[in-house]
Amino acid sequence: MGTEFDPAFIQAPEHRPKPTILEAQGIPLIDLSTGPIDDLAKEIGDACRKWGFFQVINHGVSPESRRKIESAAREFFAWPQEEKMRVKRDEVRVLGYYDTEHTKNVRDWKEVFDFVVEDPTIVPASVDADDQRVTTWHNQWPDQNPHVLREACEEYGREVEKLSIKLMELIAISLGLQANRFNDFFKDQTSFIRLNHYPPCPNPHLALGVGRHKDAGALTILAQDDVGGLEVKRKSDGEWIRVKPTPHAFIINVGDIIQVWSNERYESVEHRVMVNSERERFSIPFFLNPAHYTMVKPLEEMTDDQNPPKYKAYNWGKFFTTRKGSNFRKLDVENIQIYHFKVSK
Ligand SMILES: O=C(O)CCC(=O)C(=O)O
Ligand SMILES: [Fe+2]
Repeated sequence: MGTEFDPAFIQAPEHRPKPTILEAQGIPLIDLSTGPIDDLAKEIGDACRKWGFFQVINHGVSPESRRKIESAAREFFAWPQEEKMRVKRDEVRVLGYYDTEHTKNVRDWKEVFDFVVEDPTIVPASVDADDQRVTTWHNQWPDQNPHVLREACEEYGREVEKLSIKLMELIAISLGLQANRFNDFFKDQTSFIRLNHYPPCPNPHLALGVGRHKDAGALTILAQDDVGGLEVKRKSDGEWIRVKPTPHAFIINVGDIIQVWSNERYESVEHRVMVNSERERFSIPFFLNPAHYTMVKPLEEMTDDQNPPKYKAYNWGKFFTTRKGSNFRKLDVENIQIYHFKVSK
């Protein structure tokens, strides 16, 4: 990311990290191995309403596959820059390595490697609403020592995907829906996994690893290491609260799509990542996303005369590709957001 501190990383004063860190008391830790299922669903529903975030343990993802992907990620980011640049993303091949992501047009202090769970993944060919053509995204794997990274990523992807479906079933039950209510949306999913590396930062009080944002997809399953840095905006008072790393746990958060599907019974919550000057940090989010042709709108079961739909339908593929194209570089305009589809009162 260069030796000089690029002004592109500097957050506006009101968005800079605070020197005192509030550590989370009360972000629920949920044991997925306990039953009965309705009790578990209730716990998850309460967490979604209150925080939009929770952690899970005994989640069924093997510690071995997590250890493998974490070690492969560490190894990959330690490579010389020119090696990483061989799998660099660009405007056409949008998967792979890059270090230029911007969140709300401020550059993030991180480097990432993105891959899709379904390879290839079908997406719209352009962001133009009238253009019906589709294209495919293919993963880019390094040809140096290819098997280690690729196998670790593919195995982990399969396991986390299973967990994501289990969680969507519990969320469906918690909303009073059939357990399988969401399953069809993910048949041609556009989910992807990101390996994040946050190097030590010389100016941790000016920059962020990821600026404040909400996740655009349905659900996020995050593996964070023991360094810490993820902060969640507490719904009750708007304070930034640090999510304490719990060994082997995953952090789960509701994305914008669940907010829309549930007609705002559950809300997608803002979060961000602080960096520090001493220790590098690694994290691995899995973003569960529906098929590109999904028209995202409040579910009929979630609306009635008292609760009319709060959003107009939008096409997920167009939304997603618009985001993916624009986060890649700095723009002068605001990114696409779900509130653009909000029904006005
Ligand atoms: O690294 C983290 O803890 C979170 C990253 C994140 O929020 C994201 O990539 O959307
Ligand atoms: Fe996020």
